[in-house]
Amino acid sequence: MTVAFLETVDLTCERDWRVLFAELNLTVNLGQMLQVSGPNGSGKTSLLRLLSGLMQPTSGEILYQGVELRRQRHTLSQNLLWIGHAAGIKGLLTAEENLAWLTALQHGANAEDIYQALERVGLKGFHDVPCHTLSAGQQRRVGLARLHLPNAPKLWILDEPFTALDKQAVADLERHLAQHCEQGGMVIFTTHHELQHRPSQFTELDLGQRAV
Ligand SMILES: Nc1ncnc2c1ncn2[C@@H]1O[C@H](COP(=O)(O)OP(=O)(O)OP(=O)(O)O)[C@@H](O)[C@H]1O
Repeated sequence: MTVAFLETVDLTCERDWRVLFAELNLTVNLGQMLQVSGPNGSGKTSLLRLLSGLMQPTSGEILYQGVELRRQRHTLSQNLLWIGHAAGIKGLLTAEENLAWLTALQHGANAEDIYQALERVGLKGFHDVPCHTLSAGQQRRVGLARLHLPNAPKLWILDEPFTALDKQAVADLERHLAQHCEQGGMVIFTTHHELQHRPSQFTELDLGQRAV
């Protein structure tokens, strides 16, 4: 029997005495894109934080390559790229410095890789300015440039990655996420917008349909 890369078993999440979802069973395998959708407050961010090991479930289990996630924290931290719904960068650092420290504990990145990644997200010439001087969409792009670095982890968990991006950047990011999956990576993400580019292995989980 093949073991799923990531699996939830009867996963239940309660916050502020309210059950957001109960007994959720899902699997994510190599090459798969999972879109978590649902209305505001339905628990999308909470689910992504659980899958990233940033929160503990109320009950149930998360298995990472067949082993309970809390026993796999180190392996997961090396194989997961998490981007929350804020840009996730330091305003006083430059784009280049942000990418250098964001990757330092994982795969690392050299200066040339960082320039190229920033160029891929349309930030050529902005590598050496403090990020607080960039627009919201540009700051978002700095965080997302991590998705263009070589040796990026296989599993990407992204909370509202399209926020603040213009139309062209949204289309480029959609294609990049789909391509990552087609090359054997995995993407779990939330968005309120309708995707135009999907990989062959695409599934959607609507937490609104599962409201308890
Ligand atoms: N820091 C927190 N402390 C306590 N309860 C929280 C916290 N964050 C969220 N919640 C509760 O969890 C519920 C789900 O929040 P969550 O952010 O997971 O929803 P969401 O589906 O991602 O919403 P949105 O579409 O607005 O981003 C909220 O309605 C709130 O009651």
